[in-house]
Amino acid sequence: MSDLRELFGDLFDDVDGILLFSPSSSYYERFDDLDDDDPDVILVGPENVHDADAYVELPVQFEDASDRIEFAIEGAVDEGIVDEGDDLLCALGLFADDVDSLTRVRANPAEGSGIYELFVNSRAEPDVIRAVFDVAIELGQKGQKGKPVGALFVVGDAGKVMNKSRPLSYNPFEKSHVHVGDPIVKVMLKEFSRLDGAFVISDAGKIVSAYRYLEPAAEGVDIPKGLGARHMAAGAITRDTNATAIVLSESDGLVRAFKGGELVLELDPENY
Ligand SMILES: Nc1ncnc2c1ncn2[C@@H]1O[C@H](COP(=O)(O)OP(=O)(O)OP(=O)(O)O)[C@@H](O)[C@H]1O
Ligand SMILES: [Mn+2]
Repeated sequence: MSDLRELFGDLFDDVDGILLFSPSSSYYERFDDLDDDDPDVILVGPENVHDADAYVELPVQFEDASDRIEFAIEGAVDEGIVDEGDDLLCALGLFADDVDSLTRVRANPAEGSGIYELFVNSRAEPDVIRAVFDVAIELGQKGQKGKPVGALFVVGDAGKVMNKSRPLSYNPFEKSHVHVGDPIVKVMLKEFSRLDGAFVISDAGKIVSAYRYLEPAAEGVDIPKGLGARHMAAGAITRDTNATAIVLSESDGLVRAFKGGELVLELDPENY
């Protein structure tokens, strides 16, 4: 019988780093004895439970393994833990809770989506960002009764966002306690997105208002040319406050996210 190490050994050749995704303690301890000239071990997970020196936070349990890996690599490059072009061995649990799979990936941040930046450095909770993102993508895929629809969601730092905006119409969420994670919310947000203005959502995911006209100071906001007032307002409000803005464009159908006055993510809902 062939030696499996020989058959699969090239997976390990010249690896620069090992990403361990949420390993159990016993699995993690196996790596204690690596030498200095062995590749670095980088822990990836919701918390640094093993006090690893090299650690990347995974704020959402991405179902899709490739999403999980891309997120971690983007984070590792962002944090300066791995370099562009490094060959990485990723060990993760695909079917079991503990590690059951290995995959070799080259760190290629040029293809990075900006998703790490969006989740980890946002004020709002990652699950809240994720829920809003899902609504924007679904709205982009289906539109409103088949017609393309635009929408603007401002997430986090809601008090300040409310101070820098004014109502265009009655607020259907006044005195309500609707959370972005609630099952009914997708239907409600889609319905209300037919009308003008922005949705304002708190750090914890409470929908504070619909129909807000944003009035941030726009100077110093550098958004790509060709985008109109909705995107300008989205960019500007994230420079004036600590909010994250997620925008679905009615004209080109793309979903974009802004933070700190800058475009951090752009994706096509059809590819999602
Ligand atoms: N300051 C603002 N606050 C809230 N909503 C706004 C603001 N400015 C524009 N909008 C909303 O954006 C809609 C589209 O405006 P506009 O076409 O200028 O934006 P855009 O960036 O080109 O977006 P789209 O790509 O969806 O067309 C407006 O009808 C309005 O509902
Ligand atoms: Mn437009």
